Amino acid sequence: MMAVFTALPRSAIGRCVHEFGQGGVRSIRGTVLGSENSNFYVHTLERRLVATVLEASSVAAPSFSACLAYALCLNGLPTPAPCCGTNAPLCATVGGMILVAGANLLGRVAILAGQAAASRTAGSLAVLHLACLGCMYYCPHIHGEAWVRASAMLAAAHSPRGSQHALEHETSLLARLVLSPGYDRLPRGLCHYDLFQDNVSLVAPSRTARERLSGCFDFHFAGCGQMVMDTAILSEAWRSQCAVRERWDMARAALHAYQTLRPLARRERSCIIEALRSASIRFWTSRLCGYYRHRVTGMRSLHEPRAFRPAWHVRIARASG
Ligand SMILES: Nc1ncnc2c1ncn2[C@@H]1O[C@H](COP(=O)(O)OP(=O)(O)OP(=O)(O)O)[C@@H](O)[C@H]1O
Ligand SMILES: N[C@@H](CCO)C(=O)O
Repeated sequence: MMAVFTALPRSAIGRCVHEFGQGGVRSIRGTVLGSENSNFYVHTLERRLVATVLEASSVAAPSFSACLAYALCLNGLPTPAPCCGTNAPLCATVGGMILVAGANLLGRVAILAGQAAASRTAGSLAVLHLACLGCMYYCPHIHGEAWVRASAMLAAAHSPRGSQHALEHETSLLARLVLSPGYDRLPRGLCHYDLFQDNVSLVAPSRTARERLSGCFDFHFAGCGQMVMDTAILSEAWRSQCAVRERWDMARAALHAYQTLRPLARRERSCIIEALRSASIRFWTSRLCGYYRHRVTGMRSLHEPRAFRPAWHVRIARASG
């Protein structure tokens, strides 16, 4: 099973990796996880890398995310610095698409990880926010309110009759928050906007030792915006993955760990419930879109939309076959 949309020939990936000065390729294998881009484990004579072919058409966002990952790595966040080429720093082009590569992090992705991992990840998010507070560079949040509304319309076009109103209703809650007085005055900064379990890696230094965070990655949705929304995205993503009785503890652990480093401002605390609900809507619409898109492309590694479905019933059509 592979999560690869663009099956590049080994020679093409090898050429890019060579351009990055990483030595000859020993093996290439597509990753199992991933829903937006095509990722490959590339082992060269010198290093173990992950190469990502960015499926997005815009050039600005990929180069922003690569620069951000690079800057964060320099600022002490555990994130793999992208490899640099001589002619095209931080990325290479292959078949008209952009390819970035970085170190293959040790350990495993944090799927089914517990509260300790959620806390460490939330701490890293706080470090990210603090490191980027003074950043003057502006890159819009591509999965913001406008994207959620557009995606909800797309998902509604595919979803079973009767679900459209549900989608419209939920996305209008996000619009209401964004348009509410005071939203613009919430503290802003650079945000990851997708720090869920699949984008974090954990490693145990020895068999008996506790796992620690070996790194965070996937800055492809990163952009500028209200930091409380980013915090809510993290909290909601981790909360949704655990058993119902543990959900509240998971969210509380994540928010507590975040606030140990960056306490939320009064304004942020007063809209946290709306922010959490909006985060849930963001994931729900992105997963619904991914679900319908991947049914067409036949991709088998799908994110489950139902984890973020609102409490009332919206039927999601089962993939045929
Ligand atoms: N630097 C890395 N080290 C180890 N594994 C990685 C690394 N980068 C990516 N991966 C693996 O590839 C998978 C997909 O990567 P990534 O999350 O960047 O893809 P994506 O297509 O943007 O997916 P999504 O939006 O669903 O997170 C990860 O879940 C992880 O298993
Ligand atoms: N990481 C997102 C996919 C892109 O928005 C999700 O889990 O739904």
